[in-house]
Amino acid sequence: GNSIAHKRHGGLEAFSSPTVENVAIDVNPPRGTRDFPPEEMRLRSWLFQNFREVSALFAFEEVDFPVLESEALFIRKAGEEISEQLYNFEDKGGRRVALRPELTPSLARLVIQKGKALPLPVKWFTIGQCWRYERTTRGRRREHYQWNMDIIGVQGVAAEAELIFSIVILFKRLGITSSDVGFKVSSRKVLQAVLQRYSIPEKLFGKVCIIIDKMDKIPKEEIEKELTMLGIPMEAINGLLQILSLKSVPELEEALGSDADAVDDLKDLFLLIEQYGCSNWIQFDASIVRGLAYYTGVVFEGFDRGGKLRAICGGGRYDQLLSKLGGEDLPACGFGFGDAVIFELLKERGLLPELGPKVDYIVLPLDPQLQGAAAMVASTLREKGRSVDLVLENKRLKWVFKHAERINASKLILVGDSEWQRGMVRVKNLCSREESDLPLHELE
Ligand SMILES: Nc1ccc(Br)nc1
Repeated sequence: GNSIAHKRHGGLEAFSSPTVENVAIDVNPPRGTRDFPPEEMRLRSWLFQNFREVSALFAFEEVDFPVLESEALFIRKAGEEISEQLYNFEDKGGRRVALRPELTPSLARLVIQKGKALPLPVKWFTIGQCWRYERTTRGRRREHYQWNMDIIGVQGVAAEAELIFSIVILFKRLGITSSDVGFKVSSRKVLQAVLQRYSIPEKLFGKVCIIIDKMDKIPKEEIEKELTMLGIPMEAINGLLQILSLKSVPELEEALGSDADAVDDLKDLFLLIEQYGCSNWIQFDASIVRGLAYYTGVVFEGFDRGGKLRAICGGGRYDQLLSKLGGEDLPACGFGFGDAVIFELLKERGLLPELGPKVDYIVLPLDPQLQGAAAMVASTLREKGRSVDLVLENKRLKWVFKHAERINASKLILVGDSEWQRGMVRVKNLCSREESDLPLHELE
């Protein structure tokens, strides 16, 4: 309510009446969003630093785009959840805009904008906040951060192999092994082959994929009903469902014939993955379709072998997206890796790092007259790249030692009058407790 006063400095201010000037704001973030106070922010920065370092290992360049995009970038009539839950609105200029629900269309837009000047292959990565507006009934999050890596301009599955391998490296850096997680890999060319066999019109491809992707979320009868409503005959539906249950590439070859595109891609990909030494991370699973309409080829997702969590990451080939957005017809593939499931997995595996604050020095003027001198000591150290917490108010030593513990400082520098007169300061090592008087230039 309006009249809650926020407790501070020990005393509770008088409860204010809820008149306009002193209404208390709601201190919680908007529904479905999160704050990142220091402890959570350290964990997030640790994860993002790993994303960045893996991207650098694979020679990807960082890019970024506005969180706000034209709504048109995401309007796709394939019945995707991502489009149905678009966080869109009309701005004060009457423009239809949206908070981006994903990063790939923005990346594609920037590639198109750069046009033929852009040397290929483009290998870009980004880490960005993505949004959805979901009815609060489910009380789920409305924002998350995603790491995306994309390769534009490479036709062959060597690109998908690189992407999958980059995620394997990320997992290894976090302490996650192939007994914790795996990748399910398939190709949408499997679905394409089946639809062609039953002469289903190409334009239904995206819609069929989105319905099939809901396979493990809604009953089979509902899947059949939605496919029937698209005009897919029962014979084709049975053909689809049968092929999705295959669990090996040889079985797929049996079903589609050895000259099928899907079979070639998957054979090439599994051979490369074997040569990377990653076969124990990857398995073929024809039921993997992913929930984005624009995928056209290989699709993959990272899953936890305990079977308790939602997909950790996912991606695939989207060769038609750039041309659909008005750009030239360029092959493309990429993945998204969210910041939610990975932390559930790390917590469950006891792999969350203990990240506390860390400061090199606390500098304390022993007398308010020495505040300037203390600031000079702090600057000298900061110019040497040392982190310094300069005490800004007249604090007793008892507080300073408590504070040093809280911020995990290594050393305490006392700026006292008699020492300062001799150009010295007192340095106290807070671990070994040893003390010594040093001239400024000897501080390191
Ligand atoms: N696309 C999307 C955006 C935001 C969240 Br939370 N989940 C999915």
